[in-house]
Amino acid sequence: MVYTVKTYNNINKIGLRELGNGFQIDGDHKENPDAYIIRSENLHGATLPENLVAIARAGAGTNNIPIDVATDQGIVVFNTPGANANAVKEAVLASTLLSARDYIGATSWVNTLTGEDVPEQVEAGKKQFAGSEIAGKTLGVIGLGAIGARIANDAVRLGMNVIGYDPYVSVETAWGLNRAIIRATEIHDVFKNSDYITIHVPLTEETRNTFDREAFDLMGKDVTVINFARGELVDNTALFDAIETGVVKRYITDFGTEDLLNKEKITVLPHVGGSTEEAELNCAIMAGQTIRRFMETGEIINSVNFPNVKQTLTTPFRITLINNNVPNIVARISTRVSDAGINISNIINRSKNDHAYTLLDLDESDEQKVQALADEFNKSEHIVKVRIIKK
Ligand SMILES: NC(=O)C1=CN([C@@H]2O[C@H](COP(=O)(O)OP(=O)(O)OC[C@H]3O[C@@H](n4cnc5c(N)ncnc54)[C@H](O)[C@@H]3O)[C@@H](O)[C@H]2O)C=CC1
Ligand SMILES: O=C(O)CCC(=O)C(=O)O
Repeated sequence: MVYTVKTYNNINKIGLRELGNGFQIDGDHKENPDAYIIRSENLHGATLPENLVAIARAGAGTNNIPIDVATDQGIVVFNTPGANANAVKEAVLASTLLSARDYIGATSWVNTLTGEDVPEQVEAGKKQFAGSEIAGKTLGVIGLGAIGARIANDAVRLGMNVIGYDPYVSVETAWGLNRAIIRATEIHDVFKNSDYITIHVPLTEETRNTFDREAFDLMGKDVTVINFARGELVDNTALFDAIETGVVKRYITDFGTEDLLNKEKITVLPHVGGSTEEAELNCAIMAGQTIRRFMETGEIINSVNFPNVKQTLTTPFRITLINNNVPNIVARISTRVSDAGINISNIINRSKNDHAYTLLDLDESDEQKVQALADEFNKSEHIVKVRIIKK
């Protein structure tokens, strides 16, 4: 069995080798593949093809994928948690230092100088670029996931006071946080007490416009706001007023929109936080491994719309179902299998919200019988997607 994958946005080729020989990448089937591996391509409004069963986001943010549409079509969406976190951490630490010291302005100024007395001009003019140090200043970190936790820990090592806010922080991450990090129970505490604020949350309806007029009103003066998460987390109109009134000293973002460009106190980068060789390789490796595992075994790891399901395949065939999460569905599925005269060796059913994923390991080596059962499932109410996996 050869599976087909369509890639978008320059996925690292070495990482894609993780798919192995059982996959055809961007070949003849690319209009109707089994899986996508993508980065920032916007899939909202796009038709998701009939055969598509999986989308792997080689990266963290999945707001470019219509998760609800994919879920309703029985498509499992994955991401690669933490695979590009170190790259973003380094970009944010660099941004913090860039705001503390006007290195960009300073090098631009030096390049305007001419004449044999450049060294003298440098010494005379350098006072305009005296900055401040980050040690002893307070960094607020909103979102203590893979990126935020790394930044918070490193900022402590650089001598900063750190306040972290994340009402949903995972137990694993919480264990790894430096004990010097103050945990804010209200986001307001971050706005009120920070010299630098960096945000690392997914874009959701809850997080959209986290930096709104109310947030800026709570801040002191000369605060640096760093946004390598998503542009829509900041209300730009409120930001411009906060810059005007001296509340925000500098806004550094990875997400450009026309209104942000060519403004003295705004630094815009072209969405390069995760663009390092290492991060692109890590993301492609993890995406490749995830897709391979899902296609070849049906196991789900790191999905954003379905629960994790791990079970070694020991029987000749496995049927995987994506079904609506309705009462009695497991009993109805089991009855259909026994009506087909097939024994279930193992069944797993895990739900998330309105949908569930079911693994049926079948004690049956007759492929035609298994195919007939899958055809029955395909016709059944509440069954959205059916796959047969052969050991
Ligand atoms: N600029 C770039 O190239 C990149 C940008 N990103 C963006 O950064 C975001 C975060 O990435 P990771 O840290 O890897 O994700 P993650 O999933 O490891 O961490 C996100 C954290 O945000 C927390 N969170 C969720 N809602 C929150 C809320 N309302 N208030 C406070 N915390 C909340 C979660 O509990 C979690 O700990 C991604 O969703 C993506 O949008 C990620 C990688 C690269
Ligand atoms: O793929 C990229 O370069 C963007 C990374 C990103 O924004 C993410 O991982 O959420």
